[in-house]
Amino acid sequence: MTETRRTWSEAESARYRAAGHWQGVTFGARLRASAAAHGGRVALVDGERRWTYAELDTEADRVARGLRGLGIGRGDRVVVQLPNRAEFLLVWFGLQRLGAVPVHAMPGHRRREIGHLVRVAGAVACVVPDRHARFDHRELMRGVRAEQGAGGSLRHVVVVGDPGPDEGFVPFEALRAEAPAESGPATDDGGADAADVALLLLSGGTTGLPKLIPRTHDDYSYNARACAEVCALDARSVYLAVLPLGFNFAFACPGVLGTLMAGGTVVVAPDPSPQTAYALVEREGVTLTSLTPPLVPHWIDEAASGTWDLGSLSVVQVGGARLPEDHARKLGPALGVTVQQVFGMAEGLINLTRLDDPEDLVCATQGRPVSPDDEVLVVDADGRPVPDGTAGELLTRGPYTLRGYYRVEEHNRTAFTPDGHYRSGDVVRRLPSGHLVVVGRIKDQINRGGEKVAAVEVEEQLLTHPAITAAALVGVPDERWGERSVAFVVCTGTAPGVREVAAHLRERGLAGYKAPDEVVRVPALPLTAVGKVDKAALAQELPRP
Ligand SMILES: O=C(O)c1cccc(O)c1O
Repeated sequence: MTETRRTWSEAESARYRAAGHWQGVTFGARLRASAAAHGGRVALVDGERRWTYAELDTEADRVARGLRGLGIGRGDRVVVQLPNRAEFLLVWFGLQRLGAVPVHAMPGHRRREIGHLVRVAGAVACVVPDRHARFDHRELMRGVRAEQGAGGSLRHVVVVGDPGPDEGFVPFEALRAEAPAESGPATDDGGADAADVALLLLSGGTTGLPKLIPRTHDDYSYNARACAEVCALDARSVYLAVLPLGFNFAFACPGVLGTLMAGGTVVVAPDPSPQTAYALVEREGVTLTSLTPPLVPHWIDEAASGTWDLGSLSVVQVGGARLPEDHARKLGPALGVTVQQVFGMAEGLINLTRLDDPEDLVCATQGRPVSPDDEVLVVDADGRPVPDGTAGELLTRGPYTLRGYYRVEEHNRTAFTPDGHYRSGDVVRRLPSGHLVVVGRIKDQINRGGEKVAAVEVEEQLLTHPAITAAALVGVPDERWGERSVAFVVCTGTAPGVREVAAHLRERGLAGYKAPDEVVRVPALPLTAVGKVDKAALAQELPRP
């Protein structure tokens, strides 16, 4: 199959190379170079296990050989759904060494989401844990495999941990062990080109199931490096990965990749509790971490216990959803750190407040673009730029912002302007300093503490419940989550309660975080003048907090 990928023009590419943004180096080659430059430094820590750069490089070779034994090679897509353990990165770099393409699934994804990713990506393999968070991923993969059938692309399921009896699942450990040490991969990266797609990220999505975001070696390493520069990372930096590694924020803003590119150390936290994190901060001398807003009050409370020495921690990033200004003001003093607000998107553009920004900008804005070549337009409903200070939709293009989603040509025609700006759907105000304040969004998506829920996807599934005849999922302001989701339903007979609805959606294979927080029965859904469901009117019907 030939396919044309929407990408940057030759002139733009030349400009980004000339500016030094794109360096023409693949991730597989970068790891090799890091092993040569600082092989003895610690790259990765997971509990009692640690890997130097040289060991991580060798491990990537081993994993690559095992994966190659399964027939995986350059350009092949592999869905990776792993929790915050070192194996995520061992698999990730093993794939990079082959020029294969990891697809970042989220830990909460279930049969519908994983099945969709496998189909759209044409994935040849999935890598999952045996069990995680009281959920059996082998069971999930049995379902996915059965659904894909013999005609599908899926050929292998690799399980980290116990693969279970007799399913043809490949144990990750055997994959590593069986790889003969002498038959090393001939290349650092399977012959991949830096302009190739290095990984596929997921969009928050508004139009149903997640879309895949192609990120190239050139653009994604610039994403990580530009963020690392703003955060002043160097070889002494120690990054604690608290949020899921599959999330762009924790992976490359600057996160894991930015830290490794600076020669620092990545520590993975198995859970996001402040107790777990603070113990790791003390033990490993963590300097930087990133959080979503719902975690912030817990982290503040635990710091107040006075039992932890957080002296090494210098910067805490908060992003993924709107951070209440009051929490922003308390966080820095409570932990003795510099706070950085992060507003970004897996599609590209990352905004960060700067470490030396005055407190008011740090607490009341969501930062400004990391690259001088990020182009930001704030436009009205007709696509005309609005003056600074006026709210409008954020459009953007630049050296690390996608020019088209993966294999959805129809959608790409409207998701971008003719001159290649991505229509983010976020509504922002720009200040004269260039800092952005996020005021909302025009897209029909609920941001529940950083987990993005596409309303239409949930609505479609609600309608499969026998008692529900019409449904609208609406985001309403919430103290803890920023937004919580409320399902307004029109029913015949008895309306299902919130638990029954959650069970029904789970039954349908939907990730648990997409279940509505509340179910409200209404006689009918109100409509706007043009006949769309009037979600603003529905939100008004709720009692005020
Ligand atoms: O939602 C965000 O703010 C965000 C921040 C950093 C990176 C991302 O991918 C994001 O979606």
